[in-house]
Amino acid sequence: MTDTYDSVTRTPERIAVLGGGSFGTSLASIAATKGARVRQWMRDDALAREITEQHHNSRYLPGIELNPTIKANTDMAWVLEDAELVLIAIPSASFRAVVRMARPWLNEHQVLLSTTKGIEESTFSLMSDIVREETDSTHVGVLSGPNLASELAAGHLTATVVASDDPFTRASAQACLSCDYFRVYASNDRYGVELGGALKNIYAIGVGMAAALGMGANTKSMIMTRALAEMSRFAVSLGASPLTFLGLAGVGDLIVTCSSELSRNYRIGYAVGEGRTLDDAIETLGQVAEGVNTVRLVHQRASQEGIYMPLADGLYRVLFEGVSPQDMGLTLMRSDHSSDVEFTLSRQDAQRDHHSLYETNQDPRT
Ligand SMILES: NC(=O)c1ccc[n+]([C@@H]2O[C@H](COP(=O)([O-])OP(=O)(O)OC[C@H]3O[C@@H](n4cnc5c(N)ncnc54)[C@H](O)[C@@H]3O)[C@@H](O)[C@H]2O)c1
Ligand SMILES: O=P(O)(O)OC[C@H](O)CO
Repeated sequence: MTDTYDSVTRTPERIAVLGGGSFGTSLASIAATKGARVRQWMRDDALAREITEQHHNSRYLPGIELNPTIKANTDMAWVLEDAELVLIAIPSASFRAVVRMARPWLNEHQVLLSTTKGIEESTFSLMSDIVREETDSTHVGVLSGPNLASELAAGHLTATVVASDDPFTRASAQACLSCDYFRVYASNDRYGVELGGALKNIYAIGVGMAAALGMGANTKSMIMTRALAEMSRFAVSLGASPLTFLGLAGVGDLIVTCSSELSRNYRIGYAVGEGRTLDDAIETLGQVAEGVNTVRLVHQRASQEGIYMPLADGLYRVLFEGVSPQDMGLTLMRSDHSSDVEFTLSRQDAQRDHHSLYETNQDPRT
């Protein structure tokens, strides 16, 4: 990838964020701290006033002090007025509806970035596909990586990936959001980056279940490692690059989501592992856990395409067919071993793969 950070001549100055939840608010605060005019759209007027006047989002980011210049509002036209870059942080179930609502005030020059890690139920579309279908923008991208919203809002050091086939989109997003605690890498594998963000949620549910059953670090490591093989197998068969899964939006996001009790998907899995019903776990969480829907959609798609996904299939059976997590764990461990080969690379293959990995993942700024 030759187009780099330097191809943007200036940082976008007017940013709109659609969504009043934890991630949209975290990103709004970063962009505002970098000096941009930031307007944030949400449905809840009381929350909008709290963000604008008290600089808190007590429902979704309790205890976090937000940048005081963010202006939140329920008026979509006002939020999108003159916006150069629009961050869309709306759960996948409502994503298309909100993009349609925004459409009258969007134009082909704006950069439109999805930050949502899910798949549309009725179409199996990824969010950037929806943006492309519903708008005229030629600058469409996605942002995904190990980015727990509350840690990001607290300024803990992390990184993310902005992926687009359009160099202007990548560079604009890097310029808009890169700061001392948030490093933004560029990729042209939009599909892989977006699928990585959606797929890792499935396995965080599985690791949460294992934790609730008292399993330790060996078990979690096994699930995460096989999950990586499984999710990249699925994504590659749909056209993504396998190398993306060795980066921040693949293994990076998988690790954080499977390791942290801050993850909503992990918490859903933990609750089910403790013996609670899925409905009860979702209601108690009170926030979106995209993995629940994603596991259903991926199970269905993998069956149609004949893609081997034992972990996702097992999780589907636990969440939707009443199989207990304990029984599923045993079933997976007792399944046929004859095809359990990890890697059989020649030395030449390994050298070629290592070379192509580091060429592809090269940070364009170094
Ligand atoms: N929270 C994180 O740590 C995090 C990190 C990276 C990516 N994401 C992704 O970001 C997306 C949004 O997640 P979040 O964490 O901000 O969710 P959240 O549960 O914190 O908030 C969701 C927000 O979306 C709003 N919303 C839902 N339906 C809506 C509709 N029809 N119209 C308008 N607003 C609507 C809710 O009112 C709420 O403000 C998810 O796909 C998630 O996977 C989340
Ligand atoms: O809280 P989760 O499980 O939706 O995960 C949050 C982020 O995707 C972590 O990068």
